[in-house]
Amino acid sequence: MTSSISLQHNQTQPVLAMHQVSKLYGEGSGRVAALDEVSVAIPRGGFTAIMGPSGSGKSTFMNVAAGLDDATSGEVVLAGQPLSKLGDEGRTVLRREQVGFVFQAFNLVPTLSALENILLPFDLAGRKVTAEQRQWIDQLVHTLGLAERIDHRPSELSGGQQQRVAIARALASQPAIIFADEPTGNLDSRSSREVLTLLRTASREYGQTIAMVSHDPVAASYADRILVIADGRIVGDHGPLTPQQISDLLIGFEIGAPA
Ligand SMILES: Nc1ncnc2c1ncn2[C@@H]1O[C@H](COP(=O)(O)OP(=O)(O)OP(=O)(O)O)[C@@H](O)[C@H]1O
Repeated sequence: MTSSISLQHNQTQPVLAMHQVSKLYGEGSGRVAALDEVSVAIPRGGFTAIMGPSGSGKSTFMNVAAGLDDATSGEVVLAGQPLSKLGDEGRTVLRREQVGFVFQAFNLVPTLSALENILLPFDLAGRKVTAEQRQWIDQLVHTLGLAERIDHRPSELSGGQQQRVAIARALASQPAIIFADEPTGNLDSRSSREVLTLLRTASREYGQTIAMVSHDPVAASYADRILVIADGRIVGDHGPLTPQQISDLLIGFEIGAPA
């Protein structure tokens, strides 16, 4: 894939910076630190996999990083904005404008066509699609192999096609970061490979920043950075690894097996 359209974001500061972020649930002896003083920076354009055993804090990490949930202490700076300084509405606007999401369950609107689903974020934000954006979306649709399915509803598409629509929707507005939560969890191995290749291409060729939560060493091997979370802490920060290397790395944390 090649793109004549470059992503327009501040090139120097990290897309996501977390400074000693903790998230506590419960009270007294039932208190759980789902995140425990996490500090990490995610630079522009990287494809980061976040791995860890069940209950280690991966979902909490994503929810707090995306401003869906409040940190108990510490600061999250997303696309240059400290989240603690924003109210609910400010965060909603920030997410709408700067964040894309891809979920395991695709989360497409069943009554809308593939194209309408891709354009939905623009409709929800009350934004008109510019000629340049339309060109970018057409390119995405073509590259993702969706051109002939663009008027189909999700129920008329395979799982892999639905996830490609969800990825096109996330990429369409060229957000500062895409959070992908087990994006291949519902896909067979061939569709998984296609989806992971698309995410890697989006990062390498479009400079799209992606943070992906996954249990799967094969999925994580497509990333160029692997963060390992255990008990709410980042216990590993690695460059690209093979699936075997990732499995070996995770044995001590009892992951790498199906969730
Ligand atoms: N709303 C909540 N109230 C209380 N405890 C919570 C809440 N959400 C998460 N936790 C606890 O925080 C810890 C981290 O949970 P989290 O869902 O982030 O883990 P995870 O790594 O995403 O797990 P999984 O892989 O099973 O989805 C767990 O001990 C969990 O029980």
